[in-house]
Amino acid sequence: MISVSEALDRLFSLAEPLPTEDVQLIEAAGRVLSRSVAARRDQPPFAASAMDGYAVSEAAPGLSFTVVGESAAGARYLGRIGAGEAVRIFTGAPVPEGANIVVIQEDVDRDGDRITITDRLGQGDNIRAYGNDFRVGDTVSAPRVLTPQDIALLASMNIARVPVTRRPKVALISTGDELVMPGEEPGPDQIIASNTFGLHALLRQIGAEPRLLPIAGDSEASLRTVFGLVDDADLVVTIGGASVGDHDLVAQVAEAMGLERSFHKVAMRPGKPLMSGRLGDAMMMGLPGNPVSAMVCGHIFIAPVIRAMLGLGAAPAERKSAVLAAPVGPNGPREHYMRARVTPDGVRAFERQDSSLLSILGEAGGLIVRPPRDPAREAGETVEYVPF
Ligand SMILES: Nc1nc2c(c(=O)[nH]1)N[C@H]1C(S)=C(S)[C@@H](COP(=O)(O)OP(=O)(O)OC[C@H]3O[C@@H](n4cnc5c(N)ncnc54)[C@H](O)[C@@H]3O)O[C@H]1N2
Ligand code: MOO
Repeated sequence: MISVSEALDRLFSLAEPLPTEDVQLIEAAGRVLSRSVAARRDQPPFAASAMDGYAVSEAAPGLSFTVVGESAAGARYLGRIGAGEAVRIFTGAPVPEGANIVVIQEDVDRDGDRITITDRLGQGDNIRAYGNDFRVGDTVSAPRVLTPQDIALLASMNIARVPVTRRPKVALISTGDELVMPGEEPGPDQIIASNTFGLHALLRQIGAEPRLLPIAGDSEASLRTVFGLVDDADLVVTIGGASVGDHDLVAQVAEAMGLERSFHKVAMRPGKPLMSGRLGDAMMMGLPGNPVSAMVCGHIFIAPVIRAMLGLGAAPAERKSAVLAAPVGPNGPREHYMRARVTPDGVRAFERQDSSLLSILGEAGGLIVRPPRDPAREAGETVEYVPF
């Protein structure tokens, strides 16, 4: 059995960064920018008023001006203003030549076409300098997951199509004669396939393109048929049949179909029977069937692999530090990912840690990471956890 960090290293060496594709800006949020992009214009493209008011060449309480025209956003005043002249101006409008300051309208008394600055003069010149947001060639750097804020900036830079990393295509295969789909009527010995649905949701959340394949039964023929549907997936994820039971055929069938196995079994809990390797053009990960084991492997292994494929670097799942809100017992030889509540008082491991309990996983805010052979820990001691 290898350690979790050794398993991650081997997974990263199997995960290949994916190519770039161009998408419309409107489709780019949440995608990974694959190349830095440069602004195609200066912003603002003219000195612009930051307020509604009057553009003048000088301002002091008591000074009076004649209003000679108007500058609106989208329709500038074409002339030049001289001493004693003012232009009515609105937020975002070009500041006329000859003007050095915009006096906000609250600081002005107006009478016909005459204005007088009152003694309530606001601070600053209220002018946004030409190009003070960005200039042609200023970049949005890659790689990054594009946020709504990035999208606004790219739009402002006049970038209509955006280079992003192609989404990893992930084929999800549940295995086991006992499984039926949600909504079906299970037989007396059957249960509902939950893991593929949980992993599908996780994969969507982290920017992959998951696809559910039909459930494979516990026979070589059925597994071969479903493996045959994998198509152009970058990653094939099987769930169940990874352990040592008589019906655990996944490794055997995958190897007969050409799997070059990198490892099988990791010193962790839950998730021990994890396997991985290369299957034709795809990477394969065989996850244990226990529902919590599959979801924990999703967070600890699949998510980092997807990030690596997206070009976001090879790094383990993010960890945080917190104090224990309640003591935990000594750990065994495997790295233990304990489902825990995350509270303002610290993290509190659930009493029941059996790897079949999705109800507990649903309540958990993260996984406390216990190193192999970690001794018992008291409340108040600091531990690391992987937040959900
Ligand atoms: N003698 C040993 N037995 C087991 C060992 C071991 O080392 N020696 N390892 C245990 C560990 S650890 C795990 S984890 C499980 C994993 O076994 P498999 O990957 O072979 O999973 P299955 O036997 O197919 O299923 C286990 C459990 O999970 C349910 N399941 C499977 N797929 C799904 C699904 N898509 N959705 C919901 N539930 C699923 C399945 O019905 C079983 O209840 O092996 C231990 N045994
Ligand atoms: O992955 Mo298993 O759940 O270690 O029990």
